[in-house]
Amino acid sequence: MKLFPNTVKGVVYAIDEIFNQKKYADKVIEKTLKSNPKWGARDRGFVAESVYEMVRWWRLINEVSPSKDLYHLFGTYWLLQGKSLPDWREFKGLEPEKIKARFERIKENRALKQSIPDWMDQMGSELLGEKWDKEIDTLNQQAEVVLRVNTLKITREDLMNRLAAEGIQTYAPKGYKDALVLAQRQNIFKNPAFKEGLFEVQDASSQLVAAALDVEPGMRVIDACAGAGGKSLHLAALMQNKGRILSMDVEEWKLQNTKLRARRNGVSIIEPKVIEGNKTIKRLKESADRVLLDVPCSGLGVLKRNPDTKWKLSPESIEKVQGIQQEILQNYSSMVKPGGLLVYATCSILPSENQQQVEKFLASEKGKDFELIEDQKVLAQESGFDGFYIAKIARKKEQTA
Ligand SMILES: C[S@@+](CC[C@H](N)C(=O)[O-])C[C@H]1O[C@@H](n2cnc3c(N)ncnc32)[C@H](O)[C@@H]1O
Repeated sequence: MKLFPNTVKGVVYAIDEIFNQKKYADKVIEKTLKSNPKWGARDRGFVAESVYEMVRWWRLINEVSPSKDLYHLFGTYWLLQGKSLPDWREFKGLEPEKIKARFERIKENRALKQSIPDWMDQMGSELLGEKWDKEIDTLNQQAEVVLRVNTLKITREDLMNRLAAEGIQTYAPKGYKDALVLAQRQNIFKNPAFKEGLFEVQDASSQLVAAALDVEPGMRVIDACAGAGGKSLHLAALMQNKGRILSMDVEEWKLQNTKLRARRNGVSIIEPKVIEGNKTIKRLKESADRVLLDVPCSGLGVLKRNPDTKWKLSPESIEKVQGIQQEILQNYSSMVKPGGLLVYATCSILPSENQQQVEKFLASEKGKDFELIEDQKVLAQESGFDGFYIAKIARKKEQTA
């Protein structure tokens, strides 16, 4: 593949903003692409992919590069893939053989080879044991693009055929009844079918969450950490747009997004509601047949699509989010009706955010009216998609006094 000065410059500038000016990778990429409207689809693909992959492999690249010069770091990333560099002034001093030799020297050190902080490697190894090695290897691979078919508007088969007619090949993964995977990565948001609300982009593991709620049309459902509404929209489709979904979050701006997406999806049963404090929760005591707690988490299960999480997390931030998770379980579970169902979900693979949180809740005073039905510990290495945790917890019909 040939390198072009203007797009390589785009990558280097973006990397500077992400690491030296501490900006978010997705925002920087969006801005870079917007300010270069003349770039074609291939250029855009090259810039977005190179930036994401450099972020993913940042520690490894820095370890084997001869200097911290951003062009040297890009060149090192390029050479590590076995590609050759053009004879540009910016790449002077980069010797493929030396870079290869440096890589050979560090590759027995898992944290360096997998390009993660030492603490993360230790934590993963302690909590996941022998599964960690393969898990982190899988989480370092690029995510596939997965669609969730909006069954309120189209069947999976019809969407597959419509996309195929436009030259977009997809396959239907087994065990995920609303999912279609793109055979080739591309920016699918520009497709008219997206604008018509025929699908959303949502990882296959994430699609297991709404399915776990066993909803039926007409139910009252609360999605208590709804964010931009990905799971709420799926729930609405599973309920055939009949009943009521209260989509709640502490961040109002995220709920605004839910509203827009609901309109595009042809969903009318979602009611966004900002959580202003414990009062909001107390008023909804025992009001819902189903409550979803898709809680904030470390995001360690979605490193494939958010590689910069590696550099933003710390043991302290994970401990803090674990405190919030238990607080949400303790307080928000009161919204489930006796005989109803609570689903606790994270996009993390750490037992300390998952089954250990559920165990702690069930052993507590507030948890004594609940019992675990089943849980799914979805590892990326086993599913091929994101890492997730989903627990189905029933509220007993008979409440203890
Ligand atoms: C994993 S994200 C939710 C993703 C969303 N369910 C979706 O499918 O797109 C977790 C959400 O919890 C929200 N959150 C954080 N603290 C919260 C709290 N105390 N109560 C409710 N929501 C909270 C965050 O704003 C974030 O949107």
